[in-house]
Amino acid sequence: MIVKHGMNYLTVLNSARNHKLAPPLAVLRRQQFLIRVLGVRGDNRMQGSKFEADSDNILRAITPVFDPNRHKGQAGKIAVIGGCREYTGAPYFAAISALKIGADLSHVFCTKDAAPVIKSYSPELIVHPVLEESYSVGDRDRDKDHISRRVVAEVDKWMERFDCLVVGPGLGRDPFLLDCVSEIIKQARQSNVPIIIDGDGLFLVTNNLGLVSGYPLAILTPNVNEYKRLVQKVLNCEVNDQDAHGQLLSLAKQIGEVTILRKGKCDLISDGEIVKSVSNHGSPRRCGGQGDILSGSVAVFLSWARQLILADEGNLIISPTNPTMLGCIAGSALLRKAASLAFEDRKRSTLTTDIIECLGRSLEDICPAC
Ligand SMILES: NC(=O)C1=CN([C@@H]2O[C@H](COP(=O)(O)OP(=O)(O)OC[C@H]3O[C@@H](n4cnc5c(N)ncnc54)[C@H](OP(=O)(O)O)[C@@H]3O)[C@@H](O)[C@H]2O)[C@@H](O)CC1
Ligand SMILES: Nc1ncnc2c1ncn2[C@@H]1O[C@H](COP(=O)(O)OP(=O)(O)OP(=O)(O)O)[C@@H](O)[C@H]1O
Ligand SMILES: [Mg+2]
Repeated sequence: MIVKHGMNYLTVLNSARNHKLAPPLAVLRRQQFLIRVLGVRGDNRMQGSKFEADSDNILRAITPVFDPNRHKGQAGKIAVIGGCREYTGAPYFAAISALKIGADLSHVFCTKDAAPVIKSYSPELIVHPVLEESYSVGDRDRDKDHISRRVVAEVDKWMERFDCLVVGPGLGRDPFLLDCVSEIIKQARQSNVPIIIDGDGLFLVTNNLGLVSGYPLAILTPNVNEYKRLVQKVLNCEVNDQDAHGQLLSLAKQIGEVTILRKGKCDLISDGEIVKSVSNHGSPRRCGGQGDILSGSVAVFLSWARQLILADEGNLIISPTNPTMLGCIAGSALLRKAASLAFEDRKRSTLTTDIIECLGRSLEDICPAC
């Protein structure tokens, strides 16, 4: 029996039954595999479309060359705001990915409980145990005010040094903690520091859009669920995949000046002016943490793109020209390439840490260090 593209597993099985040719299990498995492979490639309608970003050239254009005159910090200082009792992996994935791509320094601001755990994953990260959750604060409003001011001040004293903040991976949803993070976002805006909002940061921002509205250095990176919540809140309707581009454009416009990276089978990116897609082959594994790699990666590429645009004073021949768009395109393309390499190697056992190990090789393939 010939397996054709468009046939699903049941069609194959039924067809085999009808022909009284029940194939051995191994053959069926092989056919199921072929259908899946064909399905993934066949569905990739964005690839080669006019919306598809020229991601390899963008990666080449914004990745800085090594220069012996540069000092520590010039290739990027990133801070992740996240990590609580439940989640220690997510902030680690984001922060270590930033370093593996080429940032010089990566900080994590997390709760006291999460800090020793995150530190133990890696000596490379600078971990600040400054965030507080309700259970550790008590009920007295005076204490809360005092602690909140202290938390915000602890982060703020570093703020000017950061090239980008990633707010949300593994942050949790504790109300007191989220109030403090709202203040941290306001301080970052005042200092003109770019902010990537991911994970629980999106829960916070969806309920208080004023935090990012009108800030062109804000990037939101929603997954399927987070996007649905944003669309419902902002556009007052359901997600419309028939007009995915139009809806994303409206969403970014309606929130006001932000850039949105909608994650999925194909990543869609819009700053409210244009829409671009990144659909290079990724991995079929959907293990948790890939979005965290993405947020850390986007932080680095956004910092590099911004540096380049500021240094080049408008002479740069690259499209699009918005650094937040460039950061999203580069981050998405690199993560997908690394995921694909990791999957080639590890197949079903591919984990987020395997993908992180492929980030360097993936960038090297496109843009060699020397
Ligand atoms: N190792 C760690 O420390 C990691 C920590 N992480 C941190 O966890 C926090 C919460 O983030 P999140 O992504 O679990 O929250 P959200 O999107 O609300 O999902 C909640 C539930 O919605 C569902 N669901 C999810 N995706 C779906 C889909 N595509 N299509 C349909 N349904 C979907 C699914 O529900 P289920 O299918 O189990 O019923 C899921 O359980 C955040 O801080 C993040 O950074 C992660 O980064 C991973 C690694
Ligand atoms: N169906 C898919 N096929 C191929 N790649 C995908 C698919 N869904 C997501 N991705 C890729 O995985 C990356 C992470 O997206 P995902 O939806 O898993 O984020 P997330 O849920 O926030 O992850 P995390 O577990 O870190 O919170 C995206 O950038 C996207 O490129
Ligand atoms: Mg996520």
